[in-house]
Amino acid sequence: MYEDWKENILPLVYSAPQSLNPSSFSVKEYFAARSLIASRSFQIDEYHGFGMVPLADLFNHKTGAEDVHFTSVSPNQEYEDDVDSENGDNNELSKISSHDKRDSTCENSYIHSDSESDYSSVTGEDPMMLQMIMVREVKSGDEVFNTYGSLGNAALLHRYGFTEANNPFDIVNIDLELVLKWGCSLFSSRYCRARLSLWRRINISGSVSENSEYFEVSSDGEPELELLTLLYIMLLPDDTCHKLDISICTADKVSANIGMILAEKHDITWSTSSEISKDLLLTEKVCRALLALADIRESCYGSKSIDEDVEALERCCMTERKLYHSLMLRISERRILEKFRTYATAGAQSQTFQDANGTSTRKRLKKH
Ligand SMILES: C[S@@+](CC[C@H](N)C(=O)[O-])C[C@H]1O[C@@H](n2cnc3c(N)ncnc32)[C@H](O)[C@@H]1O
Repeated sequence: MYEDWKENILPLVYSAPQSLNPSSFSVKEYFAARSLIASRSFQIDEYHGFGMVPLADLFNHKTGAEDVHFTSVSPNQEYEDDVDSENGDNNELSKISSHDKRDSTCENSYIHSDSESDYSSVTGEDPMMLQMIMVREVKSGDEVFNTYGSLGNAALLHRYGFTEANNPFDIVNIDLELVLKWGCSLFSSRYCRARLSLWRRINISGSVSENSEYFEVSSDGEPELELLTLLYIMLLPDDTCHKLDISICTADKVSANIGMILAEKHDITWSTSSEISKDLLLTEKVCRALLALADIRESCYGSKSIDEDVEALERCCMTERKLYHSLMLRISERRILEKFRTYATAGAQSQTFQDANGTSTRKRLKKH
């Protein structure tokens, strides 16, 4: 953002210092203006791209419980819908929910567009219209909410400047960098780089955002398969690792290799339609690594405990918006980390139980 300001705003101020007051065009002013626009603009459809739509940005967000719904339609389509209604086939609500599913991945998706009308707007034959539809009864005087999508608190705070209590879409990210920090506390950095590159060669990667690679832990504390696979490979004995390395060089279906190693270890049948299941990767060592990662991630919050954060939130008043929402984000992330620990501890205990009873670790392989 700073680079944008330097490239686009600064030359403007230099070009007309008499008419433009430099203090109104400082980096701070630019950030504030940009935040306001970013939190009120969105991807309209393929044709219109990103933009602001008067009135469509009127409503506040509520997760999974919108009262008002926007959908972009062409006049022709609306006519067809009217005809349907006249024929007694008034399925407006079901039509809306199908739009919901399609657009759940949109950023800033207040508006849910119809693909046919996208096409007609591209051809210029049929200008689009925006429908604002009440999908719930709202009592007079109550606030009317829209939903901006299935967003966790970090995304809500980053894009819109607020958070929600008990948000079911919350996640915690664990950066690849933290995983490597854990790895380097046990092994040499050369070893870690070699294992990381092996992991990449089986066609796996984390999610990427603004040049950093990370893994998500879901709101119920479950880590992504990609993270478990990386830890598993980091902790493989050298001879198994060498075997995996060779099989990657020779096999056709790259993703099958880690599955083959797992199948051999757990004495299960592996077929090309099998999927790697998380519980196969949850060895005791991997579970211990997850617990160590939880500690490293937790240390990012500084010396204050989660209880202290909860007390601070209780004391904080809503007018201290920045403090309130940052505490809410910290607490919701740390609660997920607690569940992440429970997940790892349960995994480790189940391994110890199996080892103590000498039971086979034969486990499920998911089919496609
Ligand atoms: C599209 S606008 C919604 C209308 C908004 N109230 C306004 O003043 O323009 C998005 C902004 O509204 C605020 N907002 C929306 N939903 C909210 C919520 N549930 N809690 C707190 N603030 C919210 C945030 O500041 C967000 O950046």
